[in-house]
Amino acid sequence: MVKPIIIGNWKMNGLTQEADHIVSSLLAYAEKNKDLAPTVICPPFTQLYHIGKHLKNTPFELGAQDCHVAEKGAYTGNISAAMLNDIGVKYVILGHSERRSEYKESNALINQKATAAQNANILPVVCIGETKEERESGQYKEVLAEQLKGSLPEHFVGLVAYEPIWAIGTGVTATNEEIAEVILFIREKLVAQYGENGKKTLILYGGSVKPNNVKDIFATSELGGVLVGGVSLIPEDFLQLLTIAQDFT
Ligand SMILES: O=C(CO)COP(=O)(O)O
Repeated sequence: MVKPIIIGNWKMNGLTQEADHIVSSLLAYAEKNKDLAPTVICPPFTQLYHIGKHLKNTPFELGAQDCHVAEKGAYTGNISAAMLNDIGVKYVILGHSERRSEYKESNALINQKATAAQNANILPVVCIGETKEERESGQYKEVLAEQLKGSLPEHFVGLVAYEPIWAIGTGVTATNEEIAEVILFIREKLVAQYGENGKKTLILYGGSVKPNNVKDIFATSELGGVLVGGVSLIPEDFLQLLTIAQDFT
């Protein structure tokens, strides 16, 4: 069995001192432990170049938290996928619910960003997820289907992350049954849309993933890994996730 992938989303956290502390903990761990589960660190833009240099020739990959749809040009304050590729970024989180809600990012925009990322040889990690109200009213599958259909390009080469909004940063994790149901639902949709390729796409879960619940989450059928927020900033806890992932061989 393939080891699950662990993607750490630092969100808007990580001044240099904190970033260095986390990275040195990861590197010390990698010195002692071989054959790690695939692990991606997604710091804020300001730390990407710096951390990228430290992660070069280590088992850890570099990820970003957003990119612009254009390759370059008059887009003040933005960062393109080509720029990310230029400094060694391999993954980019797109359509995170925090961006969908704060910047009203639409499925169509996320779709364009995913295409831009793919064109720059970066794997998009496209996030989808329902609100508490949508979950409680039973509409969640329609919402997720619409997000999938709208946010994924016609030729998709990337990962999908299911992050129920009500589970993000709340300490409330979706139950194993809830996760399993949605992961299978996403798999069905991906296979219907992309055929053989849809069978291979990694599907992740995110939302209050912690050392004490990750083992059960990893055991979910068809799950390819986890997208982790808060815990990715706590080296001892984050490294526990890696240790647990290593057992899934
Ligand atoms: O949003 C998340 C990762 O992208 C999840 O955040 P938490 O792990 O802090 O709930």
